[in-house]
Amino acid sequence: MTAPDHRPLAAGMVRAIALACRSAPSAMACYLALTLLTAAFPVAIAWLTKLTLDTVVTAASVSAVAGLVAGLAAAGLANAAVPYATQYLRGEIDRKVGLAAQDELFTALDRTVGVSRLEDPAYLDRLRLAQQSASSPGRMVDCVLGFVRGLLTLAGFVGSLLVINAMITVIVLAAGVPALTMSVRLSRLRAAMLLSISPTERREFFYADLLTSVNAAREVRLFGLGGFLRGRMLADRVAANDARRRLDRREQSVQAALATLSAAVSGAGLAWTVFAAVQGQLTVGDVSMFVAAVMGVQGAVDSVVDAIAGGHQQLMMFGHYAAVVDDGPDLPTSARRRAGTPLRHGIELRDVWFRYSDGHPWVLRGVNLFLPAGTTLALVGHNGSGKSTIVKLICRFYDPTKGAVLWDGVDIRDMDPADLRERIGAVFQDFMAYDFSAADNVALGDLTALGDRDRIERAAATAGVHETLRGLPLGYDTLLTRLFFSGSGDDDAQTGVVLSGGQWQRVALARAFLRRSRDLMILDEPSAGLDAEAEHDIHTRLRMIRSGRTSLLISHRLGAVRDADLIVMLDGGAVLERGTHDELIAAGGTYARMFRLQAQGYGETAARRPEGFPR
Ligand SMILES: Nc1ncnc2c1ncn2[C@@H]1O[C@H](COP(=O)(O)OP(=O)(O)OP(=O)(O)O)[C@@H](O)[C@H]1O
Repeated sequence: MTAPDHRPLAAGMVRAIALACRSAPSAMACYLALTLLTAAFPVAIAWLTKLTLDTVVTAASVSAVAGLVAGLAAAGLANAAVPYATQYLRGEIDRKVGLAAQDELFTALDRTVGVSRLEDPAYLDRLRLAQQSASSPGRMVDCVLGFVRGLLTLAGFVGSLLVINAMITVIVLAAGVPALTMSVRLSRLRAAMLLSISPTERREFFYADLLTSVNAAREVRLFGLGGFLRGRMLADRVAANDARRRLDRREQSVQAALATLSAAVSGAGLAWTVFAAVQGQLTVGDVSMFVAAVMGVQGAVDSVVDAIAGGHQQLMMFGHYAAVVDDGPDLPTSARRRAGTPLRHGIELRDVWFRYSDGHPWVLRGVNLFLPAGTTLALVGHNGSGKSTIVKLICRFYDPTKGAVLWDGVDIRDMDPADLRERIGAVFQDFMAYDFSAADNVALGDLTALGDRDRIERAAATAGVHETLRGLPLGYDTLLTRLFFSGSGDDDAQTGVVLSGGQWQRVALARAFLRRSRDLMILDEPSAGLDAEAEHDIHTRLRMIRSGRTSLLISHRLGAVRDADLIVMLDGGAVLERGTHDELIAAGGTYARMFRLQAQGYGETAARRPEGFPR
């Protein structure tokens, strides 16, 4: 059997303490000084008590007794006051370390190039634990200093006990060893248990989220899903509780056994000391010293055990934090990174094969496409045929499994991702509705526009939403959310407003229009939520914006893509047809059939029962 490798734990501890020292140096120095002071208090008080009793019994001078009593009072006062200062310092360290750790964690997360990590359940578990353990360094400081304090107090009392009787010293110390080993083992089990119930807790949060989300509320109410979701949420809570309960039971029985052992040891030791005092081998002061030392040693052993066990648990948690912070790049970075250049030639997908992970089916199968600069390419095809996936590859949210995406002939893996994205404007199919003001919702498309009301309003006007936003209770400063409800009443403009789906869609378009001068404009279903008139209006605007620019347009409304320079029909992740609208219609293939179907309207086909529709 090989000995466990404690090096990662030791390195983790050094790193956590270093983080604490870096972020709160003066609080750490004061905390350390007070810790050393408090370690001496119990021993000093025990000795002063012993000496006072012995002086009283031997009827020595009143001034000697008064001096000792004054010393006892001073030590007692200091002992009472120090914990409050320590508590304040502890809070200060926690606040500063928490801030630094959160900054480090989210900076690391921001370095992630792609999005696939956020789709990996194991990574999400780790991330949640990492967020929870951002306060670990502060707790680790507590554990290390608790350990040091315990050891110092222990050394003081062991020295004192040795003066009285060596055998008793050994017995009292031996009682601490099982406590130490059991506590370390239990802390390992607790860390493993927390990791194992993580998916269950994540599901529980998911159900709780559904039950409280306004987006889900409509379906939850209409379909009567409340009881069903609550049942699943509670079942997950029960499963997590069971795991916690099993460990609590184990911990409590071990702790009870250890407490019994300690009580037996101190009882036997006390009986022996009193007997020795009666026989005149020890003084009354020795007995009081013994009682204080037994309690002090047990207290110190407890504090060392707690520090080791707690430190161990914090280290395991800190391990998740360190793993996220130290994660290497999620997508390969090229050593010969090229600076992005304005698009001159075009964007090419060269024999691109893609699947979301090894366990997933192929989503793209050998796609070859070329989007010449200054033209519009439209992607059409059935649901799930891979249109949005192509967009994600061009933005480098994922890398192709095989093949390459080229920007003017340069593999985008050789470009700086931030540089690449700087050159792209986009409206995604599942665009964001930010709980910010109307102005900020638009400005997020290009942070240089924050505070530039002219640019924001021009982008909103281009998207046809300017009048709507200007007419809000506080105009562009109105919050487009009720999340930050101030509690001052429903009529209060501060409570924010809720836009309709189509209005949100136009705000998302305005956000993209802020980037209209970028090299590539991606429009993935830009009019999905709009009524027929608004859709026509938006596509007219888009046509004007796209004119002479490079754009990639995805739409199920084939009428909206007919003027694209090239239309590509995808089917099952492969290119089925390509050409201009007229060429595809003339070819009489799938595009032509779908176009005719849409042009005829659904009225004429209503009599025909769709495939798979129950009779
Ligand atoms: N993050 C993901 N992880 C795993 N599979 C995914 C992911 N995103 C999409 N897919 C799968 O990839 C396939 C292609 O999806 P994609 O969104 O590219 O299709 P689409 O043509 O844009 O569809 P739609 O017209 O419905 O928007 C689908 O089968 C989908 O289930």
